[in-house]
Amino acid sequence: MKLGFIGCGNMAGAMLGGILKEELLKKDEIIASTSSAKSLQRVRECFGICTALSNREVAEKSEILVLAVKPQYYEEIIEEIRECISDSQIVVSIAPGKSLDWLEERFGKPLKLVRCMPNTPALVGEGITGVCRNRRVEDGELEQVCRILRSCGETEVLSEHLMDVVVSVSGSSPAYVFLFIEAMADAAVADGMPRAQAYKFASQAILGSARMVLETGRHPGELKDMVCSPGGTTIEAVRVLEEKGFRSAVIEAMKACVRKAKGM
Ligand SMILES: NC(=O)C1=CN([C@@H]2O[C@H](COP(=O)(O)OP(=O)(O)OC[C@H]3O[C@@H](n4cnc5c(N)ncnc54)[C@H](OP(=O)(O)O)[C@@H]3O)[C@@H](O)[C@H]2O)C=CC1
Ligand SMILES: O=C(O)[C@@H]1CCC=N1
Repeated sequence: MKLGFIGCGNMAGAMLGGILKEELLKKDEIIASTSSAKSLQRVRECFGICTALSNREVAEKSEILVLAVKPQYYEEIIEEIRECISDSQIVVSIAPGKSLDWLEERFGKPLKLVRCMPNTPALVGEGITGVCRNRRVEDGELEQVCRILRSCGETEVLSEHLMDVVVSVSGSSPAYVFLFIEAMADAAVADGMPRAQAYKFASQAILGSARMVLETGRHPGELKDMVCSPGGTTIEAVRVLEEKGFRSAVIEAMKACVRKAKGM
């Protein structure tokens, strides 16, 4: 097996969506385990990949092994699989707050470790993943992992001290954006627009605005100013957003997110 997942829920499923769509790996080169036969059946039906109820089997068979369980299960999963892992494999953590030192200590032996923070837009190939590695991972091996991650979207290799920030600005941030889409759609519905149409308008506005930032390279403030006609409608909305503390709410929320990640 080229790639294994221990745990196959929301995040592993999103990554699999990207990987299989890009046809980077064949279905029979990927294996996953979960906590029950029922959820494994769902994984087989959804993705057609190989499955095993035994985490040890997945750990033994995978060249690259992704630990895709909730952070609170990391300790017990590592304890369960540590004997079956060798230094010829690459173990990939996607959990917030679990440092490379913490992981090395739990495995208790020399191991190639990659720590990354993906996000669920991976499902549609529009994710972004922050990646760092321990000193045992060679450049070519990191590239192997990044090739897989790139099938889910963008990948940025960065220093480990920024990983908690990555949690806040990309791992968790789709949730804030979905909240924003819901809020905008609720307002449009309140003013008479059918709900499905409201989601379409709100989502496309966010997609288009994000592409403008990425593709023009212009400052977001400048792009905002281009929308705000003097004495117009947009500046009225911006005035109310500032009055209600929109910018500060986002900053405080993301600071809380980073604090939580640091404490995990
Ligand atoms: N969701 C997100 O947006 C993001 C999540 N992450 C990180 O990804 C990791 C997974 O999160 P997420 O996918 O959301 O979580 P989910 O709860 O959706 O999935 C967790 C998976 O782990 C399985 N599992 C639980 N216990 C065991 C066990 N003992 N052995 C094998 N499998 C087990 C579950 O099995 P079952 O299906 O049977 O319950 C499930 O398939 C977390 O560390 C999270 O912090 C990182 C970035 C973004
Ligand atoms: O909420 C969480 O803890 C995980 C990490 C980033 C996104 N979801």
